Order: sequence, then structure tokens, then C-alpha cells
Amino acid sequence: MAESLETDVVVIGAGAAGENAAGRIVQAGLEAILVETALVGGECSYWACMPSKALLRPGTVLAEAKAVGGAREAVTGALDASAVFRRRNSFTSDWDDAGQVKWVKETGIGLVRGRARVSGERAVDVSDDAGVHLSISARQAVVLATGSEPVIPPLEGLADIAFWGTAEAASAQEVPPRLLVLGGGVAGTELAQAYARLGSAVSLVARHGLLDLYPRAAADLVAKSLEADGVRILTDTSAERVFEESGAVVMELPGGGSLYGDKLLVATGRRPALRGLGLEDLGLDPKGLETDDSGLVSGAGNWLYAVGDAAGKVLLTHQGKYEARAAGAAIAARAKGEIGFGAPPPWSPYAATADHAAVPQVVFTDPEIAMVGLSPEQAQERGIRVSETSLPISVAGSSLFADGYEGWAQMMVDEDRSIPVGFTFAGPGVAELLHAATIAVTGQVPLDRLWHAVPAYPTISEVWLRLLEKYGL
Ligand SMILES: Cc1cc2nc3c(=O)[nH]c(=O)nc-3n(C[C@H](O)[C@H](O)[C@H](O)COP(=O)(O)OP(=O)(O)OC[C@H]3O[C@@H](n4cnc5c(N)ncnc54)[C@H](O)[C@@H]3O)c2cc1C
Ligand SMILES: NC(=O)c1ccc[n+]([C@@H]2O[C@H](COP(=O)([O-])OP(=O)(O)OC[C@H]3O[C@@H](n4cnc5c(N)ncnc54)[C@H](O)[C@@H]3O)[C@@H](O)[C@H]2O)c1
Repeated sequence: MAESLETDVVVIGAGAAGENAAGRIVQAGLEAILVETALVGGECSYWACMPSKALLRPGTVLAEAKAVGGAREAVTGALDASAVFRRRNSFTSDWDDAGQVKWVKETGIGLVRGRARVSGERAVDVSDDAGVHLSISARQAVVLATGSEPVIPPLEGLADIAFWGTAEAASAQEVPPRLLVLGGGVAGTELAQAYARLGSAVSLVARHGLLDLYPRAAADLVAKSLEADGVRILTDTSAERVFEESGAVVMELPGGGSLYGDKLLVATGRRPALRGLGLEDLGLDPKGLETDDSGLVSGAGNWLYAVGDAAGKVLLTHQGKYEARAAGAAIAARAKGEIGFGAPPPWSPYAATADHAAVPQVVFTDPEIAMVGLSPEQAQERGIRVSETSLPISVAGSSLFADGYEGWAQMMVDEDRSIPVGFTFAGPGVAELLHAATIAVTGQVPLDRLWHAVPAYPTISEVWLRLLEKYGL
């Protein structure tokens, strides 16, 4: 007989989004229980952002030192792969979630281990291998924060071989001598460079271009750098068949060519992880949910929310945490009768409005790409009349940062409102320029006021002044 419990809010999934939703709810004086089937902290902490960035960072630091005369002469060795893996292991706490469990408990959030399923309105069953061991009823709400799962392409032979997903690549303890990467999105590109710099001979197969969702000039800088690292990039092609032969992975390409590797990494996108949650029984489609800006799921009554990758809006940690803060605040305010169940006012604490206007994202390759706001295509789709201003990053700050610094910057301006609506920067060290752009876009800072935000000399941020001057100020 399963035990039963009652609480205010059940949050399914203790990744970054689930932790933040539960944290906000408890902070507002309500009770919350987090249910987690794997590690508390989720994908980002153990299998995605943190370990992949920890694999990239040493290579970036080494390249930056080699790009500065005086330092270059002092740096004669290559990366120490085992030391890189050791440092990465420390960031994932050797895949032990005790630290995050401590935070959950200290925050006053209840934690239940097991696989959760929504069993009815405001009701969740938790099971383990022996079956359902706990039924929880929620007085206020259930939040789906179950993350995403990899999309595995229907590629002949793939099901018969042992291949890496991004989690295996981010958590590996050895460098494969030869690595094949399928997918030229941000995950494939970042991990291709990480392994190339750790000593692997990497070939990357991209169905379209490399990083084709980013401005061409920015993506081209990354492609050039990957090629300099020895990565063979094959664009506008895909694998036709894969198989194992004498311990190697063989990837057959259209037209007869083959690539050989010791490992194959498949990084071909992710989709919300909504299967097995009982959503069909609620009349919902587990392929994807529709949510308002507070995360409230349409078509389920006023008690089911989805945040983070599970909501399928923006598959990024920081944006998932932001959605979770909005949902947590909305659930608490609705429980107290402070707001209703209609769409929350834009830019209020209950709405993740920035999801539509100002999503910052960074490709952590060397050079980096840092982007926020609308692309020219998105602006056009929304009927916003925009101008585009772009130029190479060439200021005193960039020339000091690296000898022969190569970078590119772009600013999109809403011409009817005279405010910036999008920025992209590409180049070494540009990720730290991004938050200024996020503030300018989110704050809808008028250009004639932005003119008075004077960049310090000599920093790479001087590119802001160059952009405004080229725009015509
Ligand atoms: C290789 C890679 C690198 C990335 N790098 C970055 C980066 O640098 N920056 C960035 O912003 N984003 C990055 N991302 C994206 C980022 O990892 C995700 O956006 C983020 O992890 C989503 O957080 P989440 O809390 O929504 O989901 P998750 O972190 O996936 O958490 C969901 C949790 O729910 C649990 N769960 C699922 N179903 C159930 C169930 N039925 N019962 C109980 N528990 C359940 C899972 O075990 C998991 O712990 C990267 C992704 C990849 C693949
Ligand atoms: N730095 C970061 O913030 C970061 C890093 C990694 C991942 N992520 C997030 O994780 C998610 C997943 O990353 P991703 O790179 O796997 O997804 P993605 O959707 O960005 O890229 C997948 C790529 O695989 C290609 N593809 C799909 N099927 C293919 C096939 N059969 N053959 C060849 N190519 C194929 C697609 O055309 C696309 O270019 C993304 O949404 C991203 O936001 C973020």
C-alpha cells in the first residue's frame, strides 16, 4: 500500500528549473515537494552546461595565452587531458548530488526520490522499481520541470552501435583518438572543439551549416577556429548509415565517402521530456504543451504548470530558471488570491516576458558567440521595422586582449521606436559583454540615451561606441 502525503505544490524534476520553482514557492510561505528520479541538480549540473564548459575552458585559456606576445613564449605545452577531466569532475562533484540535496533541505523544500507521474487533478504518484510507493496530493499546483531528452535521428545502423549522446561526451574520462560528431548545433560545435583541443581528431557532420541559427559572420569565425584546431567540418550533408568495424565506427556519407572514428557523438537536438507522465489521461499532448507566460498549461484547468526545457520555449538553463521564478511567484500569488488565472501582465514578476524579447545565449567556443534579442528574421516575422548595423570588432581593448584579435558585432534597431532590439557579438571574451546588451534590450533603452553609456577605455566594450557611430549617432 502506497504512503500518501499532502502539500501545497509538487514539482516534478529537480533540475535548475524545478529547484528554482520550489525555492520561490517555499520563499513565499507555501510548502513544496520536489520529486527527482536521478540527480538533484539535473542535466545542467552533471551532464550538460557545467561539465561541457569545464571541458572547454582550459583550451580557451591556453589559446588566449598563446594569442598574447610575451605570454605566448611562456606557454609551450599542450593541454593536460587528465587534469582537465579532474577539474571537470570537481565541477560535477563526481556526480554526487549531496551538495544540492543539502541546499534543498536547508531551503525547506521536501525531497522525494523516484519517478513521478501525474495520476489525476493535483495528484502525483511516485514509483520505484517495485511500483508506486507514494501518492502526493497538491493543494495548489503541480509543476512539470522534467527537462528534455535527446532527439535521436532515424539513421540506419545507429540503434545497433554504442554511441555517445551529449551526456556521455560531457562526462567521459578519456579522449577518443578519433571522434565523429553528428550535428552542427551549439552542443555538437562546443563538444567538437573541446575534444579537438584535448587531442582528438574530430570530424563534424552538419546537415546544413555550422551553427546555422546564428548570424553567418559569427558562425564563420567559429568554423575558422575549429578548422585551425584540426576539426574537419562537413556541411550540407548527413550520415547515410553507421556501423562498427574492427572496433571503429564507420559513417557512410551520401555519394560514397566514409568517415572513421573511435566514438560517435550524436548531438542532433532535444525535445521536452513529457512521456510517461500521464499527460494523455489529462487530454494533453506529450509531444509539447502550450503554456502562458506564468507557465500555466492550457487545457488542464488551473493547476498544472510547465517550466524550463519541459515547457519547450527556450532550452537554456538561465531562461528555465527565470520561467520557474515567474511560475513560483504566480502560484504563490494565486494561492493567496493576489492575482487571478488570466494571462499575467507582461514584465510583472509572474510573467516570463523576456522569453519573447530578450533571451541571452552564449556559444562557449573560442571565439565565443554571444547573442540577445531579435534576429533580423524574427523582427521581420513580428512586423518590426529594423535596421542592421554590423562591423568587425577592432578597438583598442580588443587589440590588447589578443594579438590579431578577430571579432564581429551586430546591432538591430527598431526604427519606429529608436531602441535596440538585438545584439550579437562574436570573438574571444565577448560572453561577458552580453549582459550589457541584455539590459539595453530588456530596458528598451533609447539610442539617444545609450549614447551616454560611455564604454571604458581600453575595453572590448568600446565596440558599443563603434556600433552607435556606424549607425549614425
Ligand atoms: C551539452 C549541453 C550543454 C549545454 N550547455 C548549456 C549552457 O552552457 N548554458 C545554458 O544555459 N544551457 C545549456 N544547455 C541546456 C541546459 O542543459 C538545459 O536548458 C537545462 O539543463 C534545463 O533545465 P531543466 O531544469 O529544465 O531540466 P533538467 O536539468 O533536465 O532537469 C529535469 C530533471 O527532471 C528529472 N525528471 C524527469 N522526469 C521525471 C519524472 N517523471 N519524475 C521525477 N523526476 C523526473 C530528471 O531526472 C532531471 O533531473 C546545455 C545542454 C546540453 C545538452
Ligand atoms: N551554450 C549553450 O547555451 C548550449 C550548449 C549546448 C546545448 N545547448 C542547448 O541544448 C539544446 C540541444 O543542443 P543541440 O546542439 O543538440 O541542438 P540544436 O537543435 O541546437 O542543434 C541540432 C543540430 O543537429 C542537426 N541535425 C538534426 N538531425 C540531424 C541529422 N540527422 N543529421 C545531421 N544533423 C542533424 C540540426 O540541423 C541542428 O543543426 C539546444 O536547444 C541548446 O539551446 C545550449
